[in-house]
Amino acid sequence: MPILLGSIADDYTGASDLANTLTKNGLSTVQTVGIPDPSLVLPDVDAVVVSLKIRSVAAVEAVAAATEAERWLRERGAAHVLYKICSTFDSTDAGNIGPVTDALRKAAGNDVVLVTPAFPETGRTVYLGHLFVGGQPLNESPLKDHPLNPMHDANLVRVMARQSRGTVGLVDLATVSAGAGAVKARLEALRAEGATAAIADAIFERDLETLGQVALQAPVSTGASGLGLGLARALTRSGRVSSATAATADVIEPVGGLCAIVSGSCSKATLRQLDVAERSMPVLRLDPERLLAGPDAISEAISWAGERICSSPVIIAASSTPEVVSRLQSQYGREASGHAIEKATATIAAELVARGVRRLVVAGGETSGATVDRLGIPAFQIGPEIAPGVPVLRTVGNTQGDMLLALKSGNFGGEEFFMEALAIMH
Ligand SMILES: Nc1ncnc2c1ncn2[C@@H]1O[C@H](COP(=O)(O)OP(=O)(O)OP(=O)(O)O)[C@@H](O)[C@H]1O
Ligand SMILES: O=C(O)[C@@H](O)C(=O)CO
Repeated sequence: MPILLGSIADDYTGASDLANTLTKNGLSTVQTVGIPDPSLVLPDVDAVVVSLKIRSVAAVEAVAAATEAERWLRERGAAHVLYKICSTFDSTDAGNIGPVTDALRKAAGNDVVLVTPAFPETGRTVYLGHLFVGGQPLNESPLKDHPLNPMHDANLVRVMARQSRGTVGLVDLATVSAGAGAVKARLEALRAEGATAAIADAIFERDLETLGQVALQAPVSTGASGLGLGLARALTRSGRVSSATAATADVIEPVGGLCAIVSGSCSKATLRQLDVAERSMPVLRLDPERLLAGPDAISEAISWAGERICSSPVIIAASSTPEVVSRLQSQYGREASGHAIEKATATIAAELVARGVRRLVVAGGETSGATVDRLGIPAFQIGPEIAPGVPVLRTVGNTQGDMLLALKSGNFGGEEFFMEALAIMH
């Protein structure tokens, strides 16, 4: 069966967030890790989300990987491809949202690409091209201290223009509120002016329904789960959705084994969730300096977990406050320290799986990417939602046997997230 909607996600937590939104809005969906090996048997689905780890790599690398994924999705029938970016527009002036959007646009016929990171369910709204995170403009939100891509400008027309080769326009809220016809007319006008991409305002889900309806008529769009919601609802309304979504109860059928949480997320929400979880389960706070110094800290973490994990789920966290992160980065460099810590947390997770962990929660997009790659998991089925944007995932084609995972975006989930995840992944 040809797929109706294809998506390329720039990180793995973002991919599961989108897959969750598509599933909730009526599309049967599978999340693959990279382009699947031809030998992998995927279920018949309406939508495929290809997870890549290209948010923080060099732009040329991101463009090459996304272009290959786009080709794979088109060959399987996807008439529309959504480039799934973070709802907080995580990127730098070097990319990768602009360069990847430019490349996908070129591959699909040079139409104006509609772009919006709005995701009202998690408090991300866009007004006059400015992104708000909860009540704060992006540049005043905790994203200003992000370890890899600190966001210092809330004006996305400007942010996107700095990283794109083309001209970026705006579809404002008044136009979106006037409906699909008005949005199409605005895109026509922008095309005539030579624009290559357009940031679209959206505050409410109805705005995203309008944008999804318009985007679906074009080959490519760029956005977060909110745009996914709009596209899924437009497809469902079109009557083209044929397959039934899998019962989420089947997806979370028990897998047994031990249970652990690994965190490399330094986001404000994760730091709070760790503090709250520490009241009810053992938490090992890794010393980032020692992680960078050599393997001793990793072996100590594994034996610490080994002494406790048979009687309780454990948490192992590299997560630190912005002050500690910036001290470490100024000493070792931003990318080098980030990647070294990702490698360490992924090694710890893999060692725990080798010792019998079958239910694993990972906090942080980059951290999740490194961990899932290290475990060699090829794909996921989507289960019930733990918190907005975070579903339970069941592995497909995993050589270690079936596992349940939750990949939590740094800023997602309430204070009790870790306990809520463990309760569902029993
Ligand atoms: N103590 C630390 N000091 C410096 N860097 C750290 C520390 N702990 C973790 N890191 C690095 O910070 C980065 C955190 O990024 P990650 O994407 O995993 O989390 P996040 O930004 O909170 O999540 P998301 O991208 O989903 O919002 C990773 O590269 C991780 O290795
Ligand atoms: O859109 C979001 O905020 C998340 O899915 C994400 O991509 C964070 O890594």
